[in-house]
Amino acid sequence: FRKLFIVPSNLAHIPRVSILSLLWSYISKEPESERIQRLFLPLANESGHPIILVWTFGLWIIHVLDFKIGETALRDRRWVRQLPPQDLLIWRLVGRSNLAFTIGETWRKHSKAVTTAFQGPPPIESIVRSSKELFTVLGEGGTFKWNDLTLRVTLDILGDAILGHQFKAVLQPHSPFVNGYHDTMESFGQLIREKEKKKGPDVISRMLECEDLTFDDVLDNVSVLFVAGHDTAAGALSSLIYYLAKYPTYQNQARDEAKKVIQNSDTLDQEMLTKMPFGLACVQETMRMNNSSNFTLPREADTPMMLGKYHIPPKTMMCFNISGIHHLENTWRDHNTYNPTRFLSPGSGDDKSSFPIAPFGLGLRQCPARHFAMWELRGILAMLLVNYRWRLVEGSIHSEVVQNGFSFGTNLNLPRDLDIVFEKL
Ligand code: HEM
Repeated sequence: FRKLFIVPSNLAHIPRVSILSLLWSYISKEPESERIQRLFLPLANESGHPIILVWTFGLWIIHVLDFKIGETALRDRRWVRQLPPQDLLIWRLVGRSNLAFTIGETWRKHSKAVTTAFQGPPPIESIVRSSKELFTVLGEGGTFKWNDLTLRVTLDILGDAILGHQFKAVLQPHSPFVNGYHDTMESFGQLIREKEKKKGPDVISRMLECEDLTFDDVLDNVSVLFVAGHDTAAGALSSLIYYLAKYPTYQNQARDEAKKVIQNSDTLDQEMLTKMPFGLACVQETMRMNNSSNFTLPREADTPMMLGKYHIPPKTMMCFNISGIHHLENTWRDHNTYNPTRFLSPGSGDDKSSFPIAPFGLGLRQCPARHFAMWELRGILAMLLVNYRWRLVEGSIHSEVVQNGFSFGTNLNLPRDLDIVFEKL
């Protein structure tokens, strides 16, 4: 038992977070993002060590808090992604033959198919349709549990864009589909069978055209896209609307920009979105402040490796700490202040940003749906801006800083109990 807490001698040269502090943090259910701010960042900032060792329930994991070192490592094929243990429930949910939970040649096959499938046009039609359904619920305005609504809107957009199927989670939150995952898996299978007969402009139809994938491969990938893409997008949308509720000046600035571009509050297209750099900056700053994913899944190498100035023995777990990197004091001025204008310097904008942010990871296993997710966030924001004004409810638990739920094991930042007051324009 004592062994669980003893640092392996070949890792003892790496600065480490105190085990006692970590134990207390886990026992008191401190959200991951707060643990990073309170325990990881001081070590990285004060001692200037961007590579730190973290005890995680008996496992020693190296967290990289340096953008360049992390980027180089994530592009290096010798660092191989670790798969979750075989007996986890997640295997039953997503199957074993998909992009997220394979490595090597099998992963390359899935990656090619999924990346190609995501190369279609942005899901603007789904965004507009889902936004309008959301507005039916918001009506003339009132107080709404926004973190719940974001789960429903993002599920609808995923369903529409990935499967070409409208779940209507916003309008019918208690439909059988939304309630049970066994039903869900069955529904996926049926929908894909129908898709084989009648293809549409959705991601799955494009995947079905890929000869390398079997029916089961496609089914597993659909499940993984829902698992990987639902909470992450919903968390980002919750945080985005939260920050603009907390900072009305930025909300008004974003609205002025959106109103100049969108003449009719019912319509939206890709070109309009590209004319809203401030809206994009708000999304980027939201992801810097409270990214849905705190860090990447761990990687391991079979051979000795270097991370910055440190020798890393083979079979050591390493992850890229996204939230840590997004808050480093020597990179970000006033790192705890929400300030979208920092992303407005020349050269920033669609894919030209030279800022060291990596909300979707980096390198070989970077999120394949990153453009999809960005259009989704920018699109819903634009639609909301020209139709509603919003603020935090009086006495909100989020009035000082965003409060994420405890998410040990899922590594996600999902604002909890986020009540927002909407007012129709
Ligand atoms: C704001 C929203 C999102 C964020 C912040 C996000 C973040 C990430 C990150 C950080 C990774 C890399 C994990 C690693 O390197 O270990 C990743 C991978 C992945 N994401 Fe996303 N994601 C988002 C939305 C989505 C959506 C909407 C989908 C699907 C429709 C999706 C599907 C995936 C998949 C399948 C992978 C695994 C790729 C692989 O292993 O090769 N994500 N995402």
